[in-house]
Amino acid sequence: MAQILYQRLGEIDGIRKLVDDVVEAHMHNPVIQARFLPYRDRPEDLANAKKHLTDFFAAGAGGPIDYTGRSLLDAHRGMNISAGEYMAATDDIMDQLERHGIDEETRKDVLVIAFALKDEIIAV
Ligand code: HEM
Repeated sequence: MAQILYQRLGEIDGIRKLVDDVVEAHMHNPVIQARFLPYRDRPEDLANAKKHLTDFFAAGAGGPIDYTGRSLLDAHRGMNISAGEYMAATDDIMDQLERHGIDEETRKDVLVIAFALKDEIIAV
């Protein structure tokens, strides 16, 4: 039987490693690094945001995980994120999926999900 997305992403350990590398990539991405670099000085907030990101992706991918973070709308409200910033963040996600050896069909599945969430993130 085909594996569900959660399994194809390497379950909770694989998703946690992906989130670590995606956040690191955001900190090096000139388009969005200003949003993320301040978290280097707030390790507790960074750990908390990473845990929420991991649980969000794990739950959204069908894993047996409860997401206890804010709604996407509440998390990004007032940040005034542009379409270009959203694209930059999505590029980082796609790059890291490839680097982690995630197959193309799975990468496309994640892209479709990310696209479906854009109205809860851009200019909210
Ligand atoms: C597909 C795109 C995205 C997804 C799925 C996503 C998802 C999330 C999630 C689940 C959280 C955690 C919420 C919480 O801790 O309660 C979060 C936090 C955050 N996101 Fe996003 N996000 C996306 C795009 C972006 C973009 C484009 C930016 C800025 C350029 C951004 C900036 C942030 C920041 C700064 C936080 C931390 C907020 C805080 O705890 O103070 N996100 N995001």
